Amino acid sequence: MKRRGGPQIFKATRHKHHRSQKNAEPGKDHSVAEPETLQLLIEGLSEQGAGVARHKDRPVFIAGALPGEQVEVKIQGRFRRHDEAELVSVIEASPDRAQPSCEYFGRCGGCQLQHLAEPKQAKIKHEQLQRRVRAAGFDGELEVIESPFFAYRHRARLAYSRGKFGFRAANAKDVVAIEQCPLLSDPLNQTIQQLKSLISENVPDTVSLECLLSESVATFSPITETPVGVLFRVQSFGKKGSRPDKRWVARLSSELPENLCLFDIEDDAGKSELSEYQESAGDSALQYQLTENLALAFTPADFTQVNPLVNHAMIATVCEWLNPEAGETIADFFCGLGNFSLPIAAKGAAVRSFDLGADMIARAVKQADFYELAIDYLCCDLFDAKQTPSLRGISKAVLDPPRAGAKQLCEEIAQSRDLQKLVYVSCSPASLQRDLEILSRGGFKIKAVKAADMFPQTHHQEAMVLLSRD
Ligand SMILES: C[S@@+](CC[C@H](N)C(=O)[O-])C[C@H]1O[C@@H](n2cnc3c(N)ncnc32)[C@H](O)[C@@H]1O
Repeated sequence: MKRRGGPQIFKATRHKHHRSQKNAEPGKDHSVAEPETLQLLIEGLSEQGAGVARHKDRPVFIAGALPGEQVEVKIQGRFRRHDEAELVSVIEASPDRAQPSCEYFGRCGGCQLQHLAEPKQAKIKHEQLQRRVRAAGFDGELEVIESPFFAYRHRARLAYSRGKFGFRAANAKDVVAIEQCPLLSDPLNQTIQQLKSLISENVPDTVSLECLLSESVATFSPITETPVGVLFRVQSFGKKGSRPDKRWVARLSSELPENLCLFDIEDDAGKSELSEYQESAGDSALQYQLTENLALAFTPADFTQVNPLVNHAMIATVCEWLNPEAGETIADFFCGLGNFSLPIAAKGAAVRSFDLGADMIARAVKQADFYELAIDYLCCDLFDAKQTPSLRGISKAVLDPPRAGAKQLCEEIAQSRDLQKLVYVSCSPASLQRDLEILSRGGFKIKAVKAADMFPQTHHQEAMVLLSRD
């Protein structure tokens, strides 16, 4: 993977200003008619990776600005509790400002932190996590699971729109055409090169596609060729009558290079255009090695942990912290394909696992049967109080919810008598703090916290927290 080296420069990458989706009030125009130009001092970095300054006692978020910098900005959006501004220039740069390695940085929606020196990125994220867990009552030191800063991802979600193939821009509407991405493994970058010309030659530029790519993870096994799986979804954005045209679907599927495994071409309701082809691709063409003896069979549509190296350390941590033993029952909430369930069950405990994804649960059941492991998988909505499973007889649990967290489930766990030990795996510091506060009201104490550097160069965070009642 080529990276541009050279000395650091102190020039800001121009980040396009993107209006906050989260705090937007429906029907309200938050834009500023005549944007004011200001000079501001950046005081911190938000959990979304924007510089934070204060103006007239209101926080101002500025993408591309770094703590300690004096910057010129234009206020572009006014929200109830904050303003958002576009970075015009950096007047005095931070010594931590770095040359972004990727030419698409600032336009592509994937990375937010390439302009910040790598050790400092990790340090700031750890401090943000430390503040969250301290607010929830933990005053110990964080441990860290480290990751390489590049080439760490085994899967990617690309898009094709108006003839461009690449990643969604930060505004999520446009597509930024790319040649390669420094966060992806080499086989995924080679696949992008192969698909780029194939798609542009065969798919009309009036069609919008989502393209999911996944590479097998063969860390502990001697697989020499790592297959890459591809799944296309036609996106109609609510337009009627935009079913894929059989002619380009046939061309795309027949001309796909042999080293790639085509899982499907679907319409945006998930209906297959290639049912016979999907069968021949098979459910187990992709394998994600979890430990030396266990692997998941998966498809590009499944949730898998994007950074295998960090995931392997997380699995080891879950097993070490929960210390599963024969005779006990351990729950795996938000289990996906059984990333934690399989290694826990392999240690001898009975496992009860829960997830909303019916397809993933079906594949997880097959995999547990293949290894003859005692795992009960159940498909349920853990955000719905009526579907919360009984916690009776469960002494330990791991929960790994999506960004929204697990408020409903944590309220149930806080009231349960049997559950004594928990590992909470989180990808959102804000919902983690809220849920830890609920659990601490239920008598749980935080015993250890690990920051898992799962997503370098981006604002995303992953954390692991061990809680117990003793
Ligand atoms: C962060 S992933 C973790 C998956 C798994 N633990 C792993 O390590 O691969 C979150 C999982 O939560 C599941 N999920 C999302 N919303 C859910 C809900 N309301 N109820 C149950 N599961 C849900 C998703 O299907 C996904 O598998």
